Amino acid sequence: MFGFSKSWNPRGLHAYVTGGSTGLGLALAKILVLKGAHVSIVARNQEKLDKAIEELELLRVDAAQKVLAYSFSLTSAETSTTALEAVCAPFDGKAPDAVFACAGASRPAFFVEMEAQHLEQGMRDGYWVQAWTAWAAAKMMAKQQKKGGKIVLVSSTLGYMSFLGWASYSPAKHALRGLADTLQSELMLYGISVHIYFPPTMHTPGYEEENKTKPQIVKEIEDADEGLTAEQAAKALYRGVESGQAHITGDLITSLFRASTRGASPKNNWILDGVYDAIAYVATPIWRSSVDKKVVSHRMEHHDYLAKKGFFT
Ligand SMILES: NC(=O)C1=CN([C@@H]2O[C@H](COP(=O)(O)OP(=O)(O)OC[C@H]3O[C@@H](n4cnc5c(N)ncnc54)[C@H](OP(=O)(O)O)[C@@H]3O)[C@@H](O)[C@H]2O)C=CC1
Ligand SMILES: CCCCCCCCCCCCCCCC(=O)[C@@H](N)CO
Repeated sequence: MFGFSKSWNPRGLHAYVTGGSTGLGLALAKILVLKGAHVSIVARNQEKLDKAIEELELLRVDAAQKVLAYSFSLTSAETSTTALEAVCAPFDGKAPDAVFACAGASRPAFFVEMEAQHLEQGMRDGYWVQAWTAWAAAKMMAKQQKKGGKIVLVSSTLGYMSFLGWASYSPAKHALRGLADTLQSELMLYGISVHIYFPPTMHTPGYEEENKTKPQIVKEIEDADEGLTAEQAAKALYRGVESGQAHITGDLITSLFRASTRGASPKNNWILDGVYDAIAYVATPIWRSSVDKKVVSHRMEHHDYLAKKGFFT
């Protein structure tokens, strides 16, 4: 916790990874299996879970390691609690040592074209899908008086900043930061450490999916962000947890936004975070005005697009 304590080692521990069947969650589950942890993954689609287990089984380092998958949708308090209990059953009902809430989905679009249900789904698939797991896990760990538990949430660069197209998603990812900062403080009462990861673009199945509804202008703005593979992103997440960082970033752009929006969130490095903050002080206004110009010059094209789609009639 103070930076000089021994780094976290998951060997022999039980790690629960939500969204562990594809993308970031699967890449993280692979790292954890390779490190000798017992790993449980939860997602909805059984076929994808089966395929993930096949891949994870190949990486086991110990015959006694448990590598298990369960199908649940984690968008309600009830299902998230039931999922957690199912995951703990092979461990005599004992709470996991670490919970990684990676599950999530996004559906970028223009705000005025979104239906009410899209905005509600945004909070469900961005915020609640992780918040309920954190809630169920915190309760279980506190009740069992478990020491040294970890809860890790997954936000996004869009949990620190935002731009057009992300109205149903960015608020949910900002909300996760509020939850993580609250729990980072409150769960100290129970010796539980809380971490939150802010990945940039990751080239995952989820990214392929969101690009189906993503407006072209949003894609163009995101071109400035090269993105990470799921493996690179998972490694950064793992390293951040290993070294006890409250806010974890694994790329320069997000580190700049982290340092410049930190508020009272714990710093990672007193010197480097100050340097990032100073760079961001100059760089963010430049980026901001270039994006504003791009959006304003898109007005006519956007008007024609809406007209063609019958928006005004
Ligand atoms: N890819 C990107 O560019 C970025 C992604 N993120 C965030 O990172 C996390 C991982 O993203 P990524 O790896 O790209 O996503 P993927 O779509 O590749 O994987 C998402 C995982 O979550 C599961 N999942 C989704 N919804 C639910 C649900 N309701 N209940 C249970 N499981 C669910 C999926 O399985 P199934 O569908 O079968 O349930 C899958 O295992 C997400 O929280 C995402 O918002 C953050 C920044 C950038
Ligand atoms: C400081 C000045 C530098 C400015 C450069 C900024 C470049 C834009 C960064 C866009 C990042 C968007 C990530 C979206 C990730 C995400 O959450 C979605 N893919 C949903 O899954």
